[in-house]
Amino acid sequence: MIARQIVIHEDANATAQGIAARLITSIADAIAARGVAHVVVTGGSLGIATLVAVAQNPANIAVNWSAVHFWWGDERFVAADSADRNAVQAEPLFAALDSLGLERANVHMTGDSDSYASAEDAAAAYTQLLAEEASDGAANPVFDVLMLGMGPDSHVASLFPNHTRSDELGAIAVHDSPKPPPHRVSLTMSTINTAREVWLLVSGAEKAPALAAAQHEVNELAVPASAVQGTEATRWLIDRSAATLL
Ligand SMILES: O=C(O)[C@H](O)[C@@H](O)[C@H](O)[C@H](O)COP(=O)(O)O
Repeated sequence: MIARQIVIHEDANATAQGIAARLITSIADAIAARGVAHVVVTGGSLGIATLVAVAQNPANIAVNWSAVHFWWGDERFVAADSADRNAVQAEPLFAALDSLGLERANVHMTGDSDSYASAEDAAAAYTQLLAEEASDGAANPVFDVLMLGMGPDSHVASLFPNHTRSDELGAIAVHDSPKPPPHRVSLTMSTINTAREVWLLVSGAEKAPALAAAQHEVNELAVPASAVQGTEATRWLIDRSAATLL
């Protein structure tokens, strides 16, 4: 039985704080159960606000951060120091967790355009990294929590409606992204759906139609967010303005 949950918070800030509290607890639970936690983080305004809220939450001392692996669900294929990179935007979170024992070797980045000739090369390298950290010959570690933002067009990670997709496990290159920048690296839907828990982070009235469509029926190509499902739970963590059409 897969738990499907919708939690509605008052506004974007309350949503970020609620997700942060939930994430800290989930990471502690994963480490207690398995000695390690694999967490997929996301960019976007709510994704980054959530990471900042984790960094500022006093309860973050309850986590053994040296046992936590961070991954990115998608990344923009741009220069390493570009402000467009999710990893650059998330740096304040990682810096805050350094003093709590975070191992930087466990923060797994997708390649940038300084290091790789193409998004295809960066995606292949990320796919290999996922396999190297997996056990029992799997294609990727079992992610305890995989967080995704959702665009007003219902895209998740860099999987846009009626755009590049793959049934393979791992990461793919995405070009001509409808949202700039155009070149990206993204986990595939098949990989996203290997996670124990997938959390969708959604705020804002402009997301209301896509949010409602995603609850209506599964249509991966037209409404990518509708196809997302964790093996144990799928949680929609949203704010009131995004929930108006539910
Ligand atoms: O790669 C991107 O262009 C963004 O990161 C994007 O995928 C974002 O996650 C969603 O659009 C939700 O973003 P907001 O939380 O800012 O609405």
